[in-house]
Amino acid sequence: MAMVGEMWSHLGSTMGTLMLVYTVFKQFFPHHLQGSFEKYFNRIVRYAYPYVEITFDEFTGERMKRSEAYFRIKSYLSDKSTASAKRLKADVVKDSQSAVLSMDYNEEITEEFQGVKIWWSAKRTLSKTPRIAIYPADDEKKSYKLTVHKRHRELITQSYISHVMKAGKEIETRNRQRKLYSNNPSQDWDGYRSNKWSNVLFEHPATFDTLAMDAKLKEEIKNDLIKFSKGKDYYARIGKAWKRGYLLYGPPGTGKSSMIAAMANLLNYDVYDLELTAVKENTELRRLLLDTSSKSIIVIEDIDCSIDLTGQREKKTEKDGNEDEPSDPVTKRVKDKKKKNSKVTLSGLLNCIDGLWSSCGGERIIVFTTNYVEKLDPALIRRGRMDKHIELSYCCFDAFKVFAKNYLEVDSHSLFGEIESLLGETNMTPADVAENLMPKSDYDDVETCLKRLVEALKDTKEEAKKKVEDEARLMAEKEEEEKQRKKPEKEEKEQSGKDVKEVKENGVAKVGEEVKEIGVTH
Ligand SMILES: Nc1ncnc2c1ncn2[C@@H]1O[C@H](COP(=O)(O)OP(=O)(O)OP(=O)(O)O)[C@@H](O)[C@H]1O
Ligand SMILES: [Mg+2]
Repeated sequence: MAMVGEMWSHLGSTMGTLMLVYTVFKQFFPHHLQGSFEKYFNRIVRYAYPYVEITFDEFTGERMKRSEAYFRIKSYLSDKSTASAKRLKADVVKDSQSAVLSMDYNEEITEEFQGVKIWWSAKRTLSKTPRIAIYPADDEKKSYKLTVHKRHRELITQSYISHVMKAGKEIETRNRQRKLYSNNPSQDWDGYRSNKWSNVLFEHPATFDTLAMDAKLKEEIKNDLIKFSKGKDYYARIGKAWKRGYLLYGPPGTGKSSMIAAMANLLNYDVYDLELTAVKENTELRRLLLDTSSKSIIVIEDIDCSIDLTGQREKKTEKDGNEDEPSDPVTKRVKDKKKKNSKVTLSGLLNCIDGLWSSCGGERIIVFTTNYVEKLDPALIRRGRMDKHIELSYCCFDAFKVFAKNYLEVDSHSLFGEIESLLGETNMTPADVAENLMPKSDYDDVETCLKRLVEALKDTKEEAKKKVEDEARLMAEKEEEEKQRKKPEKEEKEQSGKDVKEVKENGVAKVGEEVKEIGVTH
């Protein structure tokens, strides 16, 4: 603070003198010359003012994008200001335990870098128009200002700023609170501000260790993700945007959402859960995607029912009678209404995805999930857009072993053999296997849980067998019905065929007879 005082007293005396000169002399100039006087006076001020000021705004590029530099400085200064500033803001609560502090607006702190004094101040310009709102106004601006004596300009621009950026990034990583974002409806957006997304702390406990699936496939996915996260230089070298697309498909309850959480936990990324039905049009989608940060996973769940993405294909199935259309009229109405509200098109989504990768920083993963991969338009899932297609299917023995280890803490048991062969013969989702293995009371031991699973597997097997038999019976009945329906028709046809033949044959005979008769008469 002593240094700040020193600077301000020095500045104060210089500027005070200059302002006095300005006020006194300006009145001696005729009105039409006052403009020129002001211009030259400003030049003198600039010459006399011995400091350089550099401002870092929160938003860049017509306020479309948040400035990374601003947030790095924020982290850097939060570390410094915790020790020296008198007024602090508590921004985020880390692990719900401790507050992350940063310097308050209009507060200044000072530091020394290689023997040079540097002053930092945080500034917020409030909206000029009075308003009552939850979100800050669009014309509110936040910035950090660095002030240093101009003889140190080179040191600052060449070394100090990169030092701040590097240290800020390290602090950011250390204090990073992973978040789960969901998009707000556009009527709640406020200009280009940050309220396009709401967020909560991301605390999903799923990891690749808890994910039950084929061990080889799991290892492959993990390696792929780690390679991607370390691939900055690689992607730059091959001239590709630093992004990767995953398509997760499979029946409900096979672990698609759990895998997304495991991905985020493995890479320490944020998750943006994009609800497409709440996005009205393509431009909105673009703005939403531009407002995501790097080190993030953008998720579009159930892409097949999010929006009319399938275009031609869906129209075709509708004509043919779409089997997946909900039969319940209420559900159908809600689904139709959501689709009608959204004008996001398949090509809009594709352009956004492709544009996103090139127009903003990298390190983004996009994940689509679906229960019906065959319903998706090939353009949406072609390689390059969705780089990896992962099928999550019914529980296999590998997956069961993960559950047994995690839920019951066993690696082997006499029932494992039976379970393995039953799993090979039945389709049970991992969600159902997990549910059966979970102890239901304090008295449930390993044996009880495994036996319950065996029983459930047998039941499922039996149900499946019965279903196949019922279907076969139904089919046979239908065929028989069809046969019966066609039988009279056939008989009728056969009969009428016979009659025609007879008529033809009789007709010829009669004519012959007639001829004969005529012949006889003659
Ligand atoms: N492969 C798995 N590994 C571990 N747990 C699983 C797995 N699959 C399902 N589960 C369990 O079942 C629950 C439902 O799984 P999840 O939500 O991941 O399925 P999903 O494939 O996303 O289903 P949906 O298609 O309905 O969205 C999870 O809470 C998890 O506990
Ligand atoms: Mg899911």
